[in-house]
Amino acid sequence: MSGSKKLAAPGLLKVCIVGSGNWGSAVSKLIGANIINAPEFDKTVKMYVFEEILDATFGENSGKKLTAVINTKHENVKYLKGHRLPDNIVAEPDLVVAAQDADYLIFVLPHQFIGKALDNLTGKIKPSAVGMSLVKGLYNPEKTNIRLLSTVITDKLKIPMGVLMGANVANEVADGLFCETTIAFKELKQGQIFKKLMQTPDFRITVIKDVTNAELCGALKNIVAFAAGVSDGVFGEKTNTKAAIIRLGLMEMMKFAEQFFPGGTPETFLQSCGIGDLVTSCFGGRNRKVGEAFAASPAKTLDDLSKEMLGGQQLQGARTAEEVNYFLSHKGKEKDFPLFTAVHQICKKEMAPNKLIDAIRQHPEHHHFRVSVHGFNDERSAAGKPVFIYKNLLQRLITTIVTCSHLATTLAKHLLGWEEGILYFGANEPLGQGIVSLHPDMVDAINTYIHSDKVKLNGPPLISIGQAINGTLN
Ligand SMILES: NC(=O)c1ccc[n+]([C@@H]2O[C@H](COP(=O)([O-])OP(=O)(O)OC[C@H]3O[C@@H](n4cnc5c(N)ncnc54)[C@H](O)[C@@H]3O)[C@@H](O)[C@H]2O)c1
Ligand SMILES: O=P(O)(O)OC[C@H](O)CO
Repeated sequence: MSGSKKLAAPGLLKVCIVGSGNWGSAVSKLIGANIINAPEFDKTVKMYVFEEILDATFGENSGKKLTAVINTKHENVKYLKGHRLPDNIVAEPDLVVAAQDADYLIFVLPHQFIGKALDNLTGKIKPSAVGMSLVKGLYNPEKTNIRLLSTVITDKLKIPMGVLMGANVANEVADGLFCETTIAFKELKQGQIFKKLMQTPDFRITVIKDVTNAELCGALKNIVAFAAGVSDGVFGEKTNTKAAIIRLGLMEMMKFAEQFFPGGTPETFLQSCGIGDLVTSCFGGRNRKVGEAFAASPAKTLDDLSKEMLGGQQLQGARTAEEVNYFLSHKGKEKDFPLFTAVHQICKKEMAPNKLIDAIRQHPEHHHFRVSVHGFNDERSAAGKPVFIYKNLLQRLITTIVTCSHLATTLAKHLLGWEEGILYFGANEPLGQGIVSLHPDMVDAINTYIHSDKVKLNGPPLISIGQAINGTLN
């Protein structure tokens, strides 16, 4: 097919893939094949390719443009070698030409290139377009704030956005190995359309609404995967330490989401985009691989190793650790996230890799219980108005986020002496649920209190407080 010269069928929905690296190319295999059987879609899928001339290492293709090779040989010889891309995937080096008539835009560039791509696309795409981001990263050019890329894309291009995040090492997906993934879209119907474009018997997609936590999972796990690689580099094949790093990393991911992006659902961390992606990345990803090499080769820089090991692919974890660190240091919160902070310091060579464990030995997670409060049936939670309590109490309580009203309010008043610091925020889930981080001293008192006859609830809540309580109160 002679690529962009082919005329598109009128009236059919068009898809554009913005990006053609390792993941964009793997995803183009799924979309190119599925779209053939989707009658409402144009069969030609344009894929924006950042143009490059292939060097001498590419043998018979050396000196050729990457787009020309993709459009004639149907292989991305640089970023997904050995896989035939469907004939209906058409490489296009001009971003605006690729995207301007698309109804569905799939963003899959390394996150550092998104800002420039958006500048080029602003005002040039269909106003009715819908987008989905597969980009795992955050946006922090100002260094003081941090934003979700999907939000930035919506703000700049004025289109609704969802995300696809999951345990998806691109080469394994391209090989057709079974895996799961998560699409998150506030409008579930939109998520279902992208699911139709991408799901196969071996690429199983769950559609959820919680874009915020899904996207945070995808971005933050890259920091944890780098730390897992450092553990491999320092301790070799041993797994207990790595398991601790993964668990503490997960806890920091959840805490980061709760504190700075409230409103997501904790269950999202149990989806493929959460624990699934964390596991595959900490064992099989590029961040892990480079983290291991970095720990084992102190003389080399991250740039040296990325160039040597990734063949032009881009490392995301170190950059995300830096972006998150700018934000945490601006907020004075680095100490609350010792693993994220240590990864940044290691990447900057401000900390030796073998000091990683010293940085997390006294992790806040070892001093505080997490409390989940589910399903309170009182007037405010039933009305879909969770309560948000956020207060530092007597220097004992680290952070409290309870998206549940009755018990939270009562506990705050009777046990903790709070009369203030209770804020309300908008409708979230029909029943409140959330996580509280408590000092262990508090747990016994709370346990006693909620089992006493002082607690009068007008519904059957399920309460679990760390290891102290796990049962149903009536
Ligand atoms: N590779 C994976 O296994 C995988 C899986 C899931 C998600 N992701 C995420 O998908 C996103 C894209 O990753 P990837 O693996 O496809 O990319 P990659 O690491 O293969 O990066 C290379 C891509 O960057 C492009 N590029 C280089 N310089 C550029 C520039 N100046 N402007 C625009 N593009 C430029 C290259 O042309 C190439 O397409 C990342 O956020 C990544 O975390 C990757
Ligand atoms: O190779 P990584 O470390 O960029 O991770 C790839 C994917 O995100 C795994 O899901």
